[in-house]
Amino acid sequence: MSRAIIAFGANLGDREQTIASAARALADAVGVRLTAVSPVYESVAIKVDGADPDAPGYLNGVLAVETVLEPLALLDLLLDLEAAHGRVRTEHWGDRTLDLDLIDYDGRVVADERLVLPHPRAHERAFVLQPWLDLEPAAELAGFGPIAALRAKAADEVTRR
Ligand SMILES: Nc1ncnc2c1ncn2[C@@H]1O[C@H](COP(=O)(O)OP(=O)(O)OP(=O)(O)O)[C@@H](O)[C@H]1O
Ligand SMILES: Nc1nc2c(c(=O)[nH]1)N=C(CO)CN2
Repeated sequence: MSRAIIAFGANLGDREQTIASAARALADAVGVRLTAVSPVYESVAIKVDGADPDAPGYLNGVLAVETVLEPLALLDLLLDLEAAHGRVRTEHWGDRTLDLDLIDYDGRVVADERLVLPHPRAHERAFVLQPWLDLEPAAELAGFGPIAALRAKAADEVTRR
């Protein structure tokens, strides 16, 4: 059994309902046990050019799971759940009904063309690090060190709901 951290983000549609539905679907998936759900944070949308206060705001948080799925199978499940919740890919870092990112999988380092672990931008995102810190204060991000130190350096702002 492995343990994984999955980040969720939503800034279109009924964000709470989408997140609740995705968490339920993940909990119901074969080979996955949902072990923890973080507090949810409001955050300003980060676009390619920086924070965009005019874009719809995000709800962000993380889910902890235990799973027998290998990382690529877990990624496929997350992509299926995004699609099932109306995710449409257009603009890079564009607005979305649901984003599910695999942040950490047993501290593994992976550089597959479909999957990079740990998630390549997790180390600088307060909207990922803060909710993860709430669940696992002593966690480390493979290759980057304690998430508490990373959180302290992250520049984006998050507000607990
Ligand atoms: N750790 C990971 N978690 C999720 N997707 C990943 C990961 N590593 C690589 N990918 C790949 O990234 C692709 C594009 O992801 P996506 O469109 O969700 O990016 P994004 O959410 O817009 O940006 P970001 O990756 O910065 O959060 C996915 O199809 C997947 O194959
Ligand atoms: N606040 C916020 N901004 C983002 C987010 C996100 O989850 N929250 N996700 C992005 C691409 O995954 C790009 N920008």
